[in-house]
Amino acid sequence: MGWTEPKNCFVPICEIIAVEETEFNKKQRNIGRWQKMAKLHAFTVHYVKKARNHRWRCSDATFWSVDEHLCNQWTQALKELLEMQKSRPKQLLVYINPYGGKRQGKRIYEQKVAPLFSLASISTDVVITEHANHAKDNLFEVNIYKYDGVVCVGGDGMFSEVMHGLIGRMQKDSGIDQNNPKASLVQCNIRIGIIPAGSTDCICYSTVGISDPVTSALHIIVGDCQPLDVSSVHHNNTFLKYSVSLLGYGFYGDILKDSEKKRWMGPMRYDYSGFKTFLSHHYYEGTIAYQPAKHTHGSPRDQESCRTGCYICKQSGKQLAEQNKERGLKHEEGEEEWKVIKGKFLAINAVNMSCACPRSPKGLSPAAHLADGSADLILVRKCSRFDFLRYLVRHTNQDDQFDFPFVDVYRVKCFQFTSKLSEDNESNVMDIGKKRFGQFCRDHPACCCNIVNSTWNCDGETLDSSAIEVRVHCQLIKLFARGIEEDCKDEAAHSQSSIEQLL
Ligand SMILES: CCCCCCCCCCCCC/C=C/[C@@H](O)[C@H](CO)NC(=O)CCCCCCCCCCCCCCC
Ligand SMILES: Nc1ncnc2c1ncn2[C@@H]1O[C@H](COP(=O)(O)OP(=O)(O)OP(=O)(O)O)[C@@H](O)[C@H]1O
Ligand SMILES: [Ca+2]
Repeated sequence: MGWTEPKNCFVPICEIIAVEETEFNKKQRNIGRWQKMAKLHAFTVHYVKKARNHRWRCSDATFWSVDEHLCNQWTQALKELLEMQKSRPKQLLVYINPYGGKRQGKRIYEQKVAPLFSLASISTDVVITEHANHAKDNLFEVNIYKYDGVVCVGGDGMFSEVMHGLIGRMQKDSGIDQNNPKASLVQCNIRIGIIPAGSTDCICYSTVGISDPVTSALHIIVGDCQPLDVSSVHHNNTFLKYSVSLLGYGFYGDILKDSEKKRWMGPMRYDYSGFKTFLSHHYYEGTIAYQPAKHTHGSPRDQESCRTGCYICKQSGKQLAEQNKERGLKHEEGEEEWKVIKGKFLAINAVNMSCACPRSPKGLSPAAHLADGSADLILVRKCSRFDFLRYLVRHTNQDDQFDFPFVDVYRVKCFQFTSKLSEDNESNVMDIGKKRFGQFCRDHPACCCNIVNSTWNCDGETLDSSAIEVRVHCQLIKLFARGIEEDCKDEAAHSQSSIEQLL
């Protein structure tokens, strides 16, 4: 038996995309005397080829022989091995936001993703959304249990819709009241796939290591599974939203509020609003109370990051399984101590994952874990514009962004926030004059004092309430991903030799 390029290649079965009988293309390779002797039979193996920076591509090798029976035996055996890969999806529900990011969602899906799904014999039901919340509402109506996964083509906002639809549907079907902030939520085992076509694509980048539609499609095809922590956000016993990436008050809340008016600018709107918000330099007064995450061994100041097969996340997974087994013995949150911090903050950020994205490849909290049941709470206190700029710049280089006297970071399992304004409101000290003054300050770009509230940015959507109660639910959902893979030695060697060539 012979084969086409590559000459030597090791491919694990789990990274084979498909095997198909092929017509041997004589132009493919000069096969010399074989060609003259007999008719050739061939089959092609399509497989995942790992390129640099966590990018995956579909490659293929064609094997040929004069022996038809031998060819059939190989094809059959490989197909049987693929059938045994039980974690691979067979039927997917796909939602495409045609207006996310640079409005390329539909084209990306049709040209790059659909052909791969069809090669891997995955059948799909595709819905092109017609309005915001279309996907979320639809997930309450369809028979979700017939699908092996739900795929969203769009940005973080589109992912958020699908996640709300799936988690909400699971709780509804299990009779769990989402308005109860202490409720033990039911895990969602229907995996979510993200085909990135948005403006930030932070969830995709932080779970795969790159925002690339083909890479994500291949992770879906091979049936990867990455559990993910989800935070629930409540106000006065009313459910507001779930969050998986950033819950940000102050800087990121203000950027989002301003950027929503500039949607027509596309992804650029964040840079424009970011610059504007940086210049406005508003700080906000409030109180944060949190419970430290004592169950997990990691710290936000760790040098190691969460990677494929992460030990810390695995340990949290085991603890969760034990807790679920012995629900009655679970220690109550109320028994543990609350830490309280009052202050004036430029930004309050709670992240369930690193929040790495192309703008900041290491993210807001580089050592945060995808599935450890905790969030990193980052408090940036009032400081000069120059210091705040130094802090921001460190998100883009190798320096430690937590190594500033005005920045604190804690690993937490729940927290509450109340702004000074709502505290005052509750004690009825706010009068009309103060309200007017608030308006005046907001309209005055040179004034940094703050009588008005900021808004919470919850995974790219604004929340209506500034006073919130947040709780991390360990591994509530699952993605078609495997976390970020360690850089393989070959890649390192490759870049080394490229550098040597340059020198
Ligand atoms: C000097 C350069 C400093 C650059 C600092 C870059 C830090 C970037 C950190 C990005 C963190 C993204 C977190 C992800 C949040 C998502 O759930 C959410 C939904 O997609 N996205 C946003 O809210 C969208 C958030 C978009 C944030 C954009 C921030 C741009 C800041 C620009 C500041 C300019 C200062 C220039 C001073 C001369
Ligand atoms: N057909 C539609 N028309 C208008 N809005 C939609 C439609 N489909 C979905 N949406 C809404 O658009 C919002 C933004 O979409 P998406 O997240 O895909 O892109 P983005 O905002 O550019 O990216 P990112 O969230 O990464 O910043 C989502 O919150 C979603 O609810
Ligand atoms: Ca986490």
